[in-house]
Amino acid sequence: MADKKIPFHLPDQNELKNIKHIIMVMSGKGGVGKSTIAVNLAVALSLEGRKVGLMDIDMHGPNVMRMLGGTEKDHPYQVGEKIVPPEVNGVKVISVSQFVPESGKPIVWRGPIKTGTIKQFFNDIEWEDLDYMIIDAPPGTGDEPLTVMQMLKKFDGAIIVTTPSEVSKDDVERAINFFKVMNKKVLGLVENMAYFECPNCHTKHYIFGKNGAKSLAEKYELPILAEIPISEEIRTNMDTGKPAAYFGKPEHVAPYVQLAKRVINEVEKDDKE
Ligand SMILES: Nc1ncnc2c1ncn2[C@@H]1O[C@H](COP(=O)(O)OP(=O)(O)OP(=O)(O)O)[C@@H](O)[C@H]1O
Repeated sequence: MADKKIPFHLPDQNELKNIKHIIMVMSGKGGVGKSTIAVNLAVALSLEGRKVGLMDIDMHGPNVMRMLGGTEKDHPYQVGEKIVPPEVNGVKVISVSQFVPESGKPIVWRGPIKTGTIKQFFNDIEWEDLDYMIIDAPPGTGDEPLTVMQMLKKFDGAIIVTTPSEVSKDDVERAINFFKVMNKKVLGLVENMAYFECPNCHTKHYIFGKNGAKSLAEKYELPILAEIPISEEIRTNMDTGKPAAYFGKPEHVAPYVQLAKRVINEVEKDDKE
């Protein structure tokens, strides 16, 4: 039946009442460390005593489970009509990777399937009470962030991840302007891979350039919420499912604690007692 209408369900905004704050981690460009920041922000907020959910809507590169430390045992399970997310390292997590049969196989989905999946992640997952929902979006300003922005009345803001390089800067401007067009708030920038600190002499090397995020922050009047160094340990932490915000060296934990605290200060300032 060609004319049969597919029902379109917006998430029940009342149901979202049990999610206090929704934040999206975005980047204009791929590979800048967006999932790394999303996972570590979620862990850092949880260490600050908040109940946190993490939703991975990066359909073509869903890496969040591995980075958070999830295994095949950490699978969602069904209760009645709802799906209950597993909790990994203190964070409730849902990712497309939990619903596709084998890792390594490409996820070949067009826009409508992606938007349908995102709606299900909001409608059919039993998130229970959350202080924060962190959404890890794919790079760029495509279907996925657009769907979320159109669906949600409640949205506290985006965190935009950048690196200091000029190429990254161009794409970040696109991401910032995406939220402007959608009339949604940007909480600030996170500069990832901001510098490399020599483990021997402790000199800072600005491998990808310097002040890239600073000039953007000034241009768009946005705060830099954290500067994260590039480090082999952070990469190893994330590859082995030991998030740097908890398992990392103190100097790698610190910027994530700062990020979580700054997000809490900004987002919770209007919360009623
Ligand atoms: N500060 C850092 N120091 C060292 N390695 C890092 C750092 N941040 C991220 N990485 C590593 O860089 C790689 C890419 O990071 P990540 O997957 O978080 O990027 P992304 O922007 O989400 O990528 P994609 O565009 O594919 O979604 C990962 O191997 C990650 O461990």
